Parts: sequence; structure tokens; C-alpha cells
Amino acid sequence: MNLQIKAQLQRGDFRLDVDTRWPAQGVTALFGRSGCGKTTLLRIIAGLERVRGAQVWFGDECWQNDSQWVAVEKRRLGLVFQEASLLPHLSVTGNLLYGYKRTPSTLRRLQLPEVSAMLGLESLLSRPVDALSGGQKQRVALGRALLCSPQLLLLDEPLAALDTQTKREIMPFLSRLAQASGIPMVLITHAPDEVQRLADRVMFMCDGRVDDLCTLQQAMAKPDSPLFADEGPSSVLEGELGIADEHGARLFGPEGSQLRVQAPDDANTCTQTSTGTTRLRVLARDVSVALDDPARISIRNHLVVTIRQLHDLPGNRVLLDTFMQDGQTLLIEITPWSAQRLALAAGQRVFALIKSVALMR
Ligand SMILES: Nc1ncnc2c1ncn2[C@@H]1O[C@H](COP(=O)(O)OP(=O)(O)OP(=O)(O)O)[C@@H](O)[C@H]1O
Repeated sequence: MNLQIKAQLQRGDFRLDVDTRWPAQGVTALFGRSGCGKTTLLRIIAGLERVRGAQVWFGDECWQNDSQWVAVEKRRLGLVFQEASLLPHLSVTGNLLYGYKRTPSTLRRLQLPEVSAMLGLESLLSRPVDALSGGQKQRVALGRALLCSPQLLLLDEPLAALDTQTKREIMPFLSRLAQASGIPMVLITHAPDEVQRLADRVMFMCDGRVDDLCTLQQAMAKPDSPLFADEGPSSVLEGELGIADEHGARLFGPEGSQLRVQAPDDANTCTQTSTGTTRLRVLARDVSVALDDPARISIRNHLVVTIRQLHDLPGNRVLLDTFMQDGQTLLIEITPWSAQRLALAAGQRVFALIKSVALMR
């Protein structure tokens, strides 16, 4: 089943020209610079914007074409924006149940207890909403949208108004929600870390057009990916997260590619994906490389990796594109001096060294 949108729109200097479709499954991130048309596209999908000649299909439901127009409230959507815009006179429960009560009982697929557990809201249910933090308010907004049992969730920068710490706290809830609810999501963001932690696929937009639509893995296979613009290249590893050992480190991933993740609150590091595994983001600049397995060293994670390719990056840096024993890609950023000194080449097996605390961020 696909979400399909075809739309053209001229608004002053801005032109939107989109003809695209993607599977209505998992999390699709719309990523691009400010003003490239992400919100306009989302509003067209939602039916908040009626553009002449546009076509919007959700599976075999036609929401808009030349002869058909389905109003926003009939599309069965969950909408969450940057600002939570909760109803101030109602408690958390009152807000959560607002749309639920207006959803016919035959269509209700999610109930208050499971949604409040998914979003960690159990202890807040009786609070007035003006006694909540920004992150808590946004979790209530997500819960309220979910409890309408939508067939599609549209999220327009739901984390953008939150500070970094709050954003880190809420991100695992968002990814758990994608997994547990089974509701497809469209997430607008210009934050690469949100895409890397949450998305299954990415649609890159630029000047009102679709530049690329690909899986997250494909998006990250390019050394010059727009996702690497802020913090440099990074990898996303998927695996099972084990229980903590006596030093507070948790094992992550299969044997041979196993990492120790030092995470007092693993929410900061790992996010669950819509397939149920845990996702770990590793910045390429946090990984070093050695030809031998160093013994007397504080770094705990020593992984055998094979170099697939070396890329010269702008700014006098070298990116090693490597794969681990389980086949997952691990990117490593080093200086040209190190690459030369170690005589690194494609096909070579080396040790990738990653500090456990680098996985705490
Ligand atoms: N109501 C409007 N009237 C005129 N121009 C508008 C209107 N709404 C949006 N625009 C213009 O349309 C273009 C696309 O805006 P849109 O909000 O879709 O971009 P965006 O990618 O979501 O940006 P941001 O990330 O900053 O939210 C921008 O140039 C914007 O100025």
C-alpha cells in the first residue's frame, strides 16, 4: 500500500512540483532546508491545503483528484505540530481522550492505558496541562493524535521547539510509538539525527522538488549525504540491546560485531526502530582504527572490520567505509596522515575502536 501525491503549486517565487509515492509503512522522513516545501506537501496530504489539479491517494482511497475531495476530518489522520496546542482547561487525560471520544468505537484500535504506557504518561494523567514541561506536552499531543486511531500520522517538526535534552528524552518514545502502534508516519524534520534515529526511508526535498527518495541505509551510503552536513558522517547500527553488566555497560549487536554501550540512560543513545530492534548512532569521528588489536588501552570496543572503500572528504579528512562481521556498515573518519601511515587500502581487515562513552551522547 502506498501514499501517492502529485501536486504543482506556484506561490510567489516558490514552486512546488512533486510526483511521488512511498510505502505507507514505517516512518518516512521529509528532509530538506527551510522553505523547500515540506510543510506545504504535508498540508496537501492532510487536506489542509487544496491545490487545484493535485492528486492524493492513500492505498486505494482517493483523498483528492479532479472529481474527489475528502475533508481533513474524514481522512482519519493524526496531526502533530511543533507546538503541542493542548486544550488548557482539560487535564492530561481529558486531552488524551478528546479525539478518542469523537472516534466511532468500531474504529478505535488503541486504548488509553496502552498509549499512556507507550508515551510514559501514566503518572501525569490527572495533571492540568499547564503543569507540564514542553516535552511532556508534546508526548500528550502525540498520545492525543494516536488515540484517534488514525490510519496515518503526520508529524511536522514535533521536536523542533524542544531543547536538546528534552528532545533526547522524547525520541525513544517516538520510535517506540512507530513500532508499537503500527501506524505509518510522515515526519518532517531538518535534523539529521532525528532522521537517523527514527526513519525507515527519507525523501530529500530541495526547492519544491523531490531530490531523492530512498531507504535510510541508501541515504547513508553516500559520503556527501545531506544527513552528514551537521556532525559529519555517521553510521546507524541495528541490533538487540542486552542487559547491563556490573559496570553499567550494555551489550549491543550480535557476537563478533558486539559493542558495549555505556548508557546510564540508554534512551539517550539508542532508539527502537519500527522493526523492534534497537538503533545506535555512531559518529564516524568517534571511531579510530588500528592494525593490531591493542591490549593495554581504555577503549573497550574493538571490532574487526573490513575496509570497503576510502573516500577523501573536504577539510583534509578521510572516510573509511567499512563493514563489520555481521555486514553492517561502520564509517570511520581519520586524517589523511593516519590513512597513509597505516597504508590503509580496500579489502584490508582492521580493528575499529570505539569508546563506550562515545555511545552515550
Ligand atoms: N501562506 C503562504 N503564502 C505565501 N507563501 C507561503 C505560504 N506558506 C508557505 N509559503 C512559502 O512556500 C515555501 C515553502 O514553505 P514550507 O513551509 O512548505 O517550507 P518548509 O520546507 O516546510 O520550511 P520550514 O522547514 O521552514 O518549515 C516558502 O518559500 C514559504 O515562504
